[in-house]
Amino acid sequence: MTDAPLLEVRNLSVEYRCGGRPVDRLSFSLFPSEILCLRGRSGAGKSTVVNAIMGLLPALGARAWGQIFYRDTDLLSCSPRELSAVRWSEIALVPQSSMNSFNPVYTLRRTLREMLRLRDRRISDAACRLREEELADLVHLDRRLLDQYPHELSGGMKQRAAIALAVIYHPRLLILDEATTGLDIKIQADVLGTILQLKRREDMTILFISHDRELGDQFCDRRVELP
Ligand SMILES: Nc1ncnc2c1ncn2[C@@H]1O[C@H](COP(=O)(O)OP(=O)(O)OP(=O)(O)O)[C@@H](O)[C@H]1O
Repeated sequence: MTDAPLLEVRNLSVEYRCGGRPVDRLSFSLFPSEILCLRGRSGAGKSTVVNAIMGLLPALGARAWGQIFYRDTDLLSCSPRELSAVRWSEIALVPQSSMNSFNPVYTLRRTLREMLRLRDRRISDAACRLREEELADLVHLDRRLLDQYPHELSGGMKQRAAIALAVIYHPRLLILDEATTGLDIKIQADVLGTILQLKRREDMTILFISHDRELGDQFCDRRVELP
């Protein structure tokens, strides 16, 4: 591969306030258009690495050393303003538990619309509607489900909705943290198929976090193992 990495983690170590150091001098690179699996047993530090990339460690009371380059920006040393320019616009996350992505008293459409208005306060209702429906189509979610509440959606539908929310601003890098864990095999395969189509269509790079070796091998181009 001749391209420069899109994401490069160099000697990353993370320590929580209570003293645990789940990540110790981790290095890996992720190249444009690649699907890289970050694999490890439960508690190996996978979500900690995700939180470091997303700039969420300070809020969790954790400290990090090393560097995480997204293109030329070191995410560990950039300002909150620089970080917010990258987070969600360039790097987006489908979190481990998709339930956390949604306000339980909002319909899916309202959640998407608030995100659209956060980016552009003057966006028209018609333009919002168009983008909401486009997002539903992108993740193969029936458009009628846009007007449902999270508790009315099945696990697979919720995962699709969480993916729609993550790609709302056309990120270059999508992080999927155990995004299909807990779904039955058939639904898992459907959701992974949708992710692959979406990746091609939007030309995204994927960091796929999983504890499942077989799934990682099937779905990803390369694998990095956490000790
Ligand atoms: N907010 C926190 N405060 C203190 N320790 C934490 C915190 N979050 C995680 N840890 C600890 O860091 C270690 C790694 O946790 P992490 O969630 O990153 O692992 P993981 O590989 O994602 O696990 P899983 O697959 O079970 O989600 C664990 O020992 C965990 O207890």
